[in-house]
Amino acid sequence: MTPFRIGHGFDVHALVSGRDCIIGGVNIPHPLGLDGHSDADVLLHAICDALLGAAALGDIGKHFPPSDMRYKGIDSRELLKHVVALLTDKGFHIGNVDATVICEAPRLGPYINSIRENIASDCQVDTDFINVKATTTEKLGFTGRGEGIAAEAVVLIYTHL
Ligand SMILES: Nc1ccn([C@@H]2O[C@H](COP(=O)(O)O)[C@@H](O)[C@H]2O)c(=O)n1
Ligand SMILES: C[C@@]1(CO)OP(=O)(O)OP(=O)(O)OC[C@H]1O
Repeated sequence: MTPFRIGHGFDVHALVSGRDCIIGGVNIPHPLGLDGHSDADVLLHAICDALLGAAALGDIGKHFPPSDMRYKGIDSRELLKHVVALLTDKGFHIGNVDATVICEAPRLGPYINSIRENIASDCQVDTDFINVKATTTEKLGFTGRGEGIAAEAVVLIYTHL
């Protein structure tokens, strides 16, 4: 049996007024913020889903139901740390994470390294194993119109033979 498993995650949150724009645990200055039951950290949610998928542990809504008031406004770094603990309990280690945030604005370049450091810390791996990219959709679609932000993540996890 192979010791390697991969997982994929995808998430979208709407951009609205009166909310913070928290991406990868960094509160990014922007006139609009991300709407959701939690802090709506679209990138960390995609990474949680990728990790849960790789470990065949379902998805984020199964573990942290949006109907549960314990998760109202929760810092998604707490969700990510919980997911990492679930994987650790099953004997999995995180190999690497590669993620893409899809939005016209805000520009993420200045924040990418802080985001990587947050994810690396929560995943208990070196920052070298965490990559975060940003792309626009050339003003096309809901991301292009600034109505929301999407994120995708791919992870590799492994067990020791
Ligand atoms: N929100 C974003 C989007 C993009 N970037 C950076 O710009 C580069 C070019 O983006 P394209 O969509 O035109 O391919 C991209 O590779 C990122 O480095 C960004 O910082 N923030
Ligand atoms: C993260 C959770 C926590 O209740 O709430 P939301 O902030 O609504 O985020 P979503 O990506 O829709 O995932 C569902 C939930 O698990």
